[in-house]
Amino acid sequence: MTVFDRLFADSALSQLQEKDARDPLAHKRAEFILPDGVVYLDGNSLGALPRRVPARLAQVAEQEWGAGLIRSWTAGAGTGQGWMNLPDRVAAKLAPLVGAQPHELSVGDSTGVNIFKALAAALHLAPPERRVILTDADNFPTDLYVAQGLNALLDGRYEVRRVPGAELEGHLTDEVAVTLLTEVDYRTGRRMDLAGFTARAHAQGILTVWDLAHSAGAFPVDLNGADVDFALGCGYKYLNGGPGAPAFLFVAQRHHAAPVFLSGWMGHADPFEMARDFTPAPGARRYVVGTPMVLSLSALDAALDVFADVDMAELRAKSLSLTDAFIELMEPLAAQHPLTLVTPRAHAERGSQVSYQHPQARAVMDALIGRGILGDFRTPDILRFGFTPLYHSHADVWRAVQGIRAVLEERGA
Ligand SMILES: Cc1ncc(COP(=O)(O)O)c(C=O)c1O
Ligand SMILES: Nc1c(O)cccc1C(=O)C[C@H](N)C(=O)O
Repeated sequence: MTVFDRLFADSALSQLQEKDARDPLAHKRAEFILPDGVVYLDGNSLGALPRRVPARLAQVAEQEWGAGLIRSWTAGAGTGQGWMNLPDRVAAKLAPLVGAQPHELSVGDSTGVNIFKALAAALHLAPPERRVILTDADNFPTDLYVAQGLNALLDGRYEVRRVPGAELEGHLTDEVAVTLLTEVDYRTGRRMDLAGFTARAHAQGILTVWDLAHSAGAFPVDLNGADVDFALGCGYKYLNGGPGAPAFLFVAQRHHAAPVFLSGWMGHADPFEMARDFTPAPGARRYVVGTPMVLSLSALDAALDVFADVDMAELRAKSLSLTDAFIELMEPLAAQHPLTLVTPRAHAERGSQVSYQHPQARAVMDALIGRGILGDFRTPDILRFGFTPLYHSHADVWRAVQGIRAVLEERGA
């Protein structure tokens, strides 16, 4: 680095530190346990550990499980605080983050399983003459696989039509039964216009299923404001619920009468009646299939408390400030190295990640991880950096870019 470069870098750092000094969310960093010497840019794959989670897990294991044993299923039931109600309690905490009413959310199972539940219900509600499930050719694999598997179960009645993102609008025709789309692309970080697209789909009589894996907890989501039909998302990314955390499913109230195709006893109105026929519980609770995953639901429940005092508009503003700063600091590197920004610069089209194409992306990311800059490589050539406004500072952005610069220069990449 030349003397001029050094002076420039120092002034860039002090400007970023000034932003940190004015950051209304700066105090949230102390609510997470993060290792020293690491810049963690992978909260879009696995959120960091909230400080309050280990104590909650210990309490659930030692007291509720160890001492309470089977009694813990019903202990506190009268006040809605038993294990049985845990999915509903988590739903209530999640509801304001995604613009849902608590009884429109069901929490449990993986994201993929919830895609199945939502897509099956949506296809049932769609007019039978419509035979297309419209999806993005670059959608996350599990979304595509579940659509293919469900269609096979339905004897191939549908065409799973995969089209490039830019062409989706042109495919909103009266052939389409349901759209299955991810709001923020996991590779590029491109954010779709969820409300506008939903309105245009509805205008053509099409039902919408949205995957919010890279949206929930990353910025404010307003499912009811956008009149969405069904949605689902991960608990372990920006919601910080821990590895394999339960996912969530949103079913708009107007669709609650639809049949449930993955119906289990925990979605029954009275599970211990042990009835022979399925009578659904009120609201989206009917989509809970089996025994609540108490340990992982408890971790997610505690993790969601981190959001209790967070203004989601402030969270979004900080996310954009972090990603703007990153893109700006990366500009000189992109001019000298074969880095191509694939994340949109327009705020409305950006999630909370920034991605670049690089011909040696896998090796570059391995080297970055070796230096404690933890991002992701995604096939075929993507370097992906996720920003989490709850625990990142603008100084972290600066440290990350210094690490990227060092790796690219060392490797001549
Ligand atoms: C868009 C999207 N959908 C779904 C998933 C994952 O689904 P599951 O939780 O079932 O593994 C991911 C990431 O793993 C994802 O990025
Ligand atoms: N779900 C994951 C897992 O079980 C292991 C490793 C990574 C993940 C991920 O979440 C990947 C992620 N959805 C992505 O956007 O690439």
